Amino acid sequence: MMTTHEWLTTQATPLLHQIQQTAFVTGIGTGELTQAQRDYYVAQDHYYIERFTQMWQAMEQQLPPELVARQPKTLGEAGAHATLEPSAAAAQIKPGQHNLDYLAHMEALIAQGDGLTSMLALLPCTESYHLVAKQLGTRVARFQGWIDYYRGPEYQAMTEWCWQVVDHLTTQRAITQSELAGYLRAYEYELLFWEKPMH
Ligand SMILES: Cc1ncc(CO)c(N)n1
Repeated sequence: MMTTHEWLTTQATPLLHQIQQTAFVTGIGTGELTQAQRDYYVAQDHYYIERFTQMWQAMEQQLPPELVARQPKTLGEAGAHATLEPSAAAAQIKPGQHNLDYLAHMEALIAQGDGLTSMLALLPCTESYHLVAKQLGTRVARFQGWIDYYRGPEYQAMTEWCWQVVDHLTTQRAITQSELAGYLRAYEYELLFWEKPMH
């Protein structure tokens, strides 16, 4: 039988495939990304991660402490950004509307105060990066450090912890239609996040 998180992933598969085919993601694999594209992405993601970290902490408050206690540690994503070799120009780039909209989407769901709702809002972030990096695999590309961070054991353990939380909480109650919609909407924002640096 399929676990809940496996079922969720099947719902997101078309969007995940689109993400994997974006020019930015394939460019990480081939090493072909311009300085301007990498600067734009890193600037957006730097801003994103700062606000995401706050949301993550809010979500932890909503989860059973025994689940939170099992959460593995990760190194943080600054190292992954550094391997994309941003220039000083990145510091001048303002957060884009797609980025602000994505963050507002997650913040609105977290404000509802339910741990499962919140985890489903944040899951596309964690899970999609791991699945993207796993698919890129070992290319010994210029940006291999980025790939290795998100496919590596620590980030994988974090992703698996998220899946365990979803599978555990859904033994208590089913995922609602609006939670599924919130999860898929976050995936759409993930896709947009990859498309924007190429425009
Ligand atoms: C937009 C975005 N989604 C997911 C991750 C993974 O943490 C990230 N760094 N940025």
